[in-house]
Amino acid sequence: MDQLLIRGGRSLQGEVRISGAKNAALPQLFAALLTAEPVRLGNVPHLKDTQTALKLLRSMGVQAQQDAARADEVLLDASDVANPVAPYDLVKTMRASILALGPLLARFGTATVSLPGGCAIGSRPVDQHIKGLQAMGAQIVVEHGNIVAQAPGGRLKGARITTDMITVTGTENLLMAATLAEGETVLENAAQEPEVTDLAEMLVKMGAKIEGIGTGRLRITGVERLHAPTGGHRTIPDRIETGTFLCAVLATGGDVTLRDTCIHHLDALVDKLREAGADITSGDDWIRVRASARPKAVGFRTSEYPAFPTDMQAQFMAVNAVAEGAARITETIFENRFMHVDEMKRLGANIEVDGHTAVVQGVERLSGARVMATDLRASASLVIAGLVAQGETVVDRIYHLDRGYDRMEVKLRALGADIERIAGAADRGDA
Ligand SMILES: CC(=O)N[C@H]1[C@@H](OP(=O)(O)OP(=O)(O)OC[C@H]2O[C@@H](n3ccc(=O)[nH]c3=O)[C@H](O)[C@@H]2O)O[C@H](CO)[C@@H](O)[C@@H]1O
Ligand SMILES: C=C(OP(=O)(O)O)C(=O)O
Repeated sequence: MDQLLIRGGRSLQGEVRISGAKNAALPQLFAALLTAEPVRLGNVPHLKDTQTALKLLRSMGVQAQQDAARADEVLLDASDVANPVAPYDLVKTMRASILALGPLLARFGTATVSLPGGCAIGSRPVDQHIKGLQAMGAQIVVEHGNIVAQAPGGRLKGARITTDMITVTGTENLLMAATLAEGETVLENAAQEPEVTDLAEMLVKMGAKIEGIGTGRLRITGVERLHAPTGGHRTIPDRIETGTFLCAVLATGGDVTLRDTCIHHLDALVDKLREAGADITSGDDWIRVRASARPKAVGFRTSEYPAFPTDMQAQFMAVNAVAEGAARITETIFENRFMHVDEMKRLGANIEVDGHTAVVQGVERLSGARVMATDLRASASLVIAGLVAQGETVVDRIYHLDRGYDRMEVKLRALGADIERIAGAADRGDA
């Protein structure tokens, strides 16, 4: 398993290009299942997760090609899907495989998708996806670990659906399903994350009829068929990769310009970064962050968009770990998203967890150690902590990081960090 070796203590300087958003590209790749016409997607990030999605789509019979010259462009042809099945071996490596369920059922009237299990950040059920599709007439049984779904007569029916909580992939699955259903669907309590909006905009380019995009109520009038997105579609920049680099600069100090990104998707985070002492300026597609002093500790509470994203909680905790003062962090989205705390403590952080709240007392310095990544954003937070720690930090199990960051160590090295990947090193183990 690969590891990252970081020698901390350097500030970050220069420019970095932000990749397309993982959480927007994944539903968009699965949206290609909704049409028999070839779909061209641009700004698709190079990630383990996007490769897994392509592997899954190919296993169903989708022709998926990556442009050799423009590697972030993908062409998907779902005109001949012989096997509408998402098997466990792929679903277990990527929960977002559940996004195949809505499109398959809507277009083919049948789908078998392995039930994702729990994961490091909590139990993460998909009951709302299932309940919503049942409201649209689907007959669903869970057997042998699979969600087996059929639409009677081959077509879903529009329905009014109010999910019990706001769910991002749940909204995306039901939105995709509704585009081809008979009649009108209203999704109440819909997620308003920029990735949901980007998916909706792509679906509109494919001929879907959707009102209320960007709001908590989506009204979809089903159509008989969808076509390729007119003019293609380009995935929005990754706001979480952007936020991760912003936190890294605030923690290490420095002056970095992030290119091909969008500050407007990050208002809640940027307010907190400024409160912590970052000097942030921006233009249409760039953000510049300068930090010269030790950050000030800043408390926050994660919540649905547009509030502070849970996917930035761990990285901002790394900033607080070396900040002046103390801060309270409350995680409201996932039941178990503090797995990075014990690893940060190995680096010398002073953090106490009580239920869904962590109190971080900033320390003047962290000291490098061997730590283990437990999930995607936990990995990113340990990289940030390693960049400020004195001496060497080794982050084990970075396959989690590779799921959602495009060559993070290459991008950090270009900014002056002393960081390298050690291929195939022995694992620290679970003991
Ligand atoms: C691929 C993708 O886009 N992943 C993002 C998506 O995950 P994902 O879509 O899985 O997260 P959800 O928005 O669905 O989860 C929100 C909460 O609802 C619960 N829930 C959700 C669905 C359901 O059927 N039943 C249920 O109980 C979850 O356990 C969680 O506590 O949104 C999360 C919250 O912003 C982000 O952290 C993930 O990065
Ligand atoms: C939790 C995340 O992703 P996923 O839903 O794919 O596990 C994430 O991107 O931080």
